[in-house]
Amino acid sequence: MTQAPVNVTVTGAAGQIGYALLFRIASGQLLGQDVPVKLRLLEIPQAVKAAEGTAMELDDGAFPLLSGIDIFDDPKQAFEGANIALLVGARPRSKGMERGDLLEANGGIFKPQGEAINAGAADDIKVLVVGNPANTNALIAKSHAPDVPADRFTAMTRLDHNRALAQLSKKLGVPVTELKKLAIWGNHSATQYPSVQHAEVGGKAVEVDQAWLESDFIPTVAKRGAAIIEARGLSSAASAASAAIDHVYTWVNGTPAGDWTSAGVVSDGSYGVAEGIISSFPVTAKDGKYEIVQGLEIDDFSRARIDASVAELVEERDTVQKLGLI
Ligand SMILES: NC(=O)C1=CN([C@@H]2O[C@H](COP(=O)(O)OP(=O)(O)OC[C@H]3O[C@@H](n4cnc5c(N)ncnc54)[C@H](O)[C@@H]3O)[C@@H](O)[C@H]2O)C=CC1
Ligand SMILES: O=C([O-])CC(=O)C(=O)O
Repeated sequence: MTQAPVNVTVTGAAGQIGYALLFRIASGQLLGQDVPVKLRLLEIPQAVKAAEGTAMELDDGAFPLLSGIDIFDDPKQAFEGANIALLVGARPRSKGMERGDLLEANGGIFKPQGEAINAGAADDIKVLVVGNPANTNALIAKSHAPDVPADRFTAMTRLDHNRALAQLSKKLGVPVTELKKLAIWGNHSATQYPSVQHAEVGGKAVEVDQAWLESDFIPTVAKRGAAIIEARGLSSAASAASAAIDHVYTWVNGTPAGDWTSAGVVSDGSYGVAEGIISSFPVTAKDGKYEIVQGLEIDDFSRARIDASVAELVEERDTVQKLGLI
């Protein structure tokens, strides 16, 4: 092991996604089997003890690539020197809470975390926001980190992408490895648009009937989070952790030739998506950068779906703007 450890900060470390995620990071699946990692865990004071318990278990894994674990309840310390930041901890929606209340409560988390990233993270910092509402939380964090290039802030829609792959693979009876060029557009919410418009199976265009797309595929993918909560009594955790691993691994190591993935990235106005919001797009990754796939034709059905989800993101942006959070 010659390389210096990569500092990975994980917020919400004592939560259920944290519990699934940390062991996979420690085992080398986030960055690769030759990259040592140092974990910096951030929790709220009441959950620090639980995070210490998870750290004890991480120690007990005797992971060869895990070179240290530090636990903090102060964002400034937790993000000091961070190369990768996984912002998982967020305020869940509680009974009677409106969307605006949730955005406001999360502003209290993602504003100071953005400031802490700005103040102390490493120059090559890459941020993935998982905590919901992920796209707008990422926008809040980014707004408070003016010295960090905007393209370092991303939001997770890889879980939606993986869900779409799984549903299409079942429908067509082919392994997921045969499927290429699926895309998630818009918000990580029920308005998201999982698109098969450019999808390929075994190198040929995917052909599925429109009724199945509209009444089965799209709602199944877009409402999968709620279906998991209904079945499990808890929200998706292992699949969310798995998608976070995929998102960062792809960001660092690139997408394979002839394919793309999906991620929430800062819009540059491509495809008429309001500039500056963090929206999901089909993206490729190369040399440690996610880039929006350019030049795709967008049919009328896709146009309407993309516009609807982007309208929701614009509304969220306007709400946090009014609240003075961005
Ligand atoms: N983008 C996506 O695809 C998905 C996003 N999620 C979201 O991920 C988030 C986490 O989910 P779970 O782990 O299941 O929740 P959880 O409630 O089990 O854990 C959240 C943890 O965050 C901690 N936390 C709260 N405020 C914090 C702060 N200011 N700093 C550091 N830690 C803080 C809590 O103490 C708790 O331990 C939720 O917002 C959930 O909705 C979940 C699944 C998929
Ligand atoms: O739906 C939820 O609350 C959790 C989530 O984001 C998902 O599973 O996609």
